[in-house]
Parts: sequence; structure tokens; C-alpha cells
Amino acid sequence: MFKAEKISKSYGETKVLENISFQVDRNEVLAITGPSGVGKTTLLKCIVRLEKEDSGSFTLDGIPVDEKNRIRIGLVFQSSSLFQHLNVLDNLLIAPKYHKLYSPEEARQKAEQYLQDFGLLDKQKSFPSELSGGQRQRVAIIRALLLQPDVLCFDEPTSSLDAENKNLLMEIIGRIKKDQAIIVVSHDEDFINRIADRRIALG
Ligand SMILES: Nc1ncnc2c1ncn2[C@@H]1O[C@H](COP(=O)(O)OP(=O)(O)OP(=O)(O)O)[C@@H](O)[C@H]1O
Repeated sequence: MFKAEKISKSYGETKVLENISFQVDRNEVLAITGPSGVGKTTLLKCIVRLEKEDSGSFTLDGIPVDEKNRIRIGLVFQSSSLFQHLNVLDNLLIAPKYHKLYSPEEARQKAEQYLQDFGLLDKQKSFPSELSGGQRQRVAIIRALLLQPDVLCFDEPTSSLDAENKNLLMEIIGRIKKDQAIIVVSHDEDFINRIADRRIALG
């Protein structure tokens, strides 16, 4: 279980997050909502340690989240975060290689299995610029899944998706949530209503 307790964060004089608490378990989708500028992205950045909260704590199965276990929390950025100069397969293999999670052969097999599951096996040699927005997003999801996270966060995942790809994303989240706790930051009420088990509203 992932737990946030009394998280507060300011930028200079501006208080962005004040005493935010929530928890999310495996097989659960938690939506974080709220008006623009209320601190949703800031909270996500604190969760994945791109920002440091001023006070409060994050724990994973009771253990404080730090640099060592931070890899158990994944973030699916917007599609633009793929490396443009690497093809799909190389984009997928770079992080597992860096973290030495699998042997090279095992990493390739797992990547190919996900590519097949997500209907992208024929795109493994394509570059990000040659993919649709929905395909790029699926690559970003696979890239996060290969690191075997316990918690997977999505930042505005439907912002560049058409209805068909949105349905596909919901199907994928439904499939992966059995093994992962999912946190979704989104403005998309329709998406949240259909996918979230619970929600917290900031602001
Ligand atoms: N690095 C930073 N330095 C100073 N202020 C920041 C920084 N990052 C964000 N802020 C401010 O913190 C507040 C919250 O920003 P944040 O991006 O978390 O909001 P949000 O809820 O995700 O908004 P949106 O829905 O528009 O993406 C805003 O007032 C923003 O200007």
C-alpha cells in the first residue's frame, strides 16, 4: 500500500500543498482532481521524488520512500518524454539496462511480450515521430511497466487521446491494476468517472 501523510509544499511564499493525505492499494485506481494551478502536478512530482515536500511522509508498504525504493514508483509522462533519437525497442530497454533489472535477453523478451500485448510488436523499430499519439503513450506505459513498479502514476493521460485510444487506455489500466496501485492526475471527468475507484479533490 502507498500512503501519503500530511504532505505540505510551498514554492517561496506560495503554499501549494497543505496537509494532503491519501492512500492507494494494489488493484485500485485513485484519481487526483482539482482546478488548474492547485498543485496536482506538484504532488505527483513529490510522489516520484522529482520535488521534495517540505513536510509529511510517503510510505510504500510501511517503508519510507527514498532514493533506494523510489524505483518502485513509476510515472507515465506525456508521450513527448520518449527519446526521439531511439527506436521503440531501444526506448524500452534503456531504463532496465541502466537499473540492471534483467539480463539483456530477458529484458528484450519482456519488452517484446508487452509490445505484443499492447498491439505494437510491428512498431518496435519505429521512431517516436513515426507513431500516433496513442501509440507513443502505449510505449510510455510499457516503459514504465518494465520497471515493475508497485505504484504507477499517470499525468493527464487522456489529454492527447481520441475516443478510441482513451477506451484502449482504460482497458490497459483495468488490466494492469491487478498488480499495481494506480494514481491518475486528470481533468477529464468522463475518464475519471469511468476508471477511478476513489478520488481526492485538491483545492
Ligand atoms: N518550480 C516552481 N516554482 C515556483 N512555483 C511553481 C513551480 N511549479 C509550480 N509552481 C506553482 O505551483 C502551483 C501549482 O502548480 P501545479 O503545476 O502543481 O498545478 P496543477 O494543479 O498541476 O495545474 P494544471 O492543472 O494547470 O496542470 C502554481 O501556482 C504554479 O505556478
